[in-house]
Amino acid sequence: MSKVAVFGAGSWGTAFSVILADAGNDVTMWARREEVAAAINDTHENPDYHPGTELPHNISATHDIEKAAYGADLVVLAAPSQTLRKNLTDWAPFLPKDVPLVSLMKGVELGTLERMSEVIAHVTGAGPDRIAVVSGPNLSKEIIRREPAAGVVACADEDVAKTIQARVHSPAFRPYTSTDVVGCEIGGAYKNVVAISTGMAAGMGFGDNTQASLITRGLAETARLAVQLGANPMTLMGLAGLGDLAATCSSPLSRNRTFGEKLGQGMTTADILASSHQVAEGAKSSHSLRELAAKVGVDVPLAQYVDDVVSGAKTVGEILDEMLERPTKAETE
Ligand SMILES: NC(=O)c1ccc[n+]([C@@H]2O[C@H](COP(=O)([O-])OP(=O)(O)OC[C@H]3O[C@@H](n4cnc5c(N)ncnc54)[C@H](O)[C@@H]3O)[C@@H](O)[C@H]2O)c1
Ligand SMILES: O=P(O)(O)OC[C@H](O)CO
Repeated sequence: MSKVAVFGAGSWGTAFSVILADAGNDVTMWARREEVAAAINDTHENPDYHPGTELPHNISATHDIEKAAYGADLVVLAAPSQTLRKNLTDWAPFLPKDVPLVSLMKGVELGTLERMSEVIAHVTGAGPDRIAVVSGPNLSKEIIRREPAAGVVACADEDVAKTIQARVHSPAFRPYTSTDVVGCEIGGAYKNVVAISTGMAAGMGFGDNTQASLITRGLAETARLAVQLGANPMTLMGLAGLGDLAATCSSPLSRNRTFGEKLGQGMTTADILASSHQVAEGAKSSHSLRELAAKVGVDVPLAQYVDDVVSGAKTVGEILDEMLERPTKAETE
């Protein structure tokens, strides 16, 4: 049986390991904390992220990087976007030299403004034919309950995407292939920012019209930036675009939407971060996407407004007034 190494034993690393195990792979997860690895091995449960869910017995875990990577013919990366570079610098010396590296992250790095596949390329030296992205409407709590879902496996090399597709095709998870890595990554990172804005609206007490307007204009903004960066616009109408946007913006399970709700209710970013150890990637990606868009000359008002509230530069009341007072224009502009 083939072995997959999954680096990151958080919400998504664990749920994605279940997909891999159900698809017939032996999975070794690398956990940052030794006690999490021990719990997974001893109790077949990840008590921190998915308490009460029994993991398949072809999943094991270790805190030892070398042991996690040893013998793997597929490597999956599931760390927070803003720590990936540091994590990968530690992991890279132990990774098999010729196997595909699959990114599960949805974010853009602060400072460098690199997408996760770019960070992976720079840290590991892997070429585009070895770097893939899995994205789509995949809330980990639903995935781990084996509720039916679909996703996209994107790689510049279509044959590699097809190979990975076969490895992640489980009874409950239906993967599609794509060669549009840029579109999938921008769609995945941007939907977190839009989910924060939708959550803000809900937190302020606004209903479905407001939220649908934000989702739709958010998708327009996402597509503008993605296309400028070279994406196929149809990718943004697919699972890694509209699909993920719809799931994340409407689900109470989304950490990004929940983060936005708390901002909308008047909490500060510092207070919200102190109350949870899990990532709401959009809080940081609103800034990196805003800067990336400025760099390539694309107008992204929603990302700017979210960033302004997250950073404390403006209140939700102030950005609401500003959004409504913006000059009107054609929908397709
Ligand atoms: N949770 C989901 O439903 C979901 C679905 C699809 C994609 N994603 C994406 O997957 C990526 C990982 O998300 P997640 O939900 O697993 O996050 P998480 O916070 O639940 O887990 C992050 C994991 O990374 C580890 N880690 C390693 N170094 C770290 C560091 N320096 N600081 C903090 N954690 C560190 C943590 O220990 C943990 O195992 C994110 O980019 C997220 O957007 C998440
Ligand atoms: O909980 P969130 O907001 O990080 O969203 C999780 C996934 O990205 C949804 O596909």
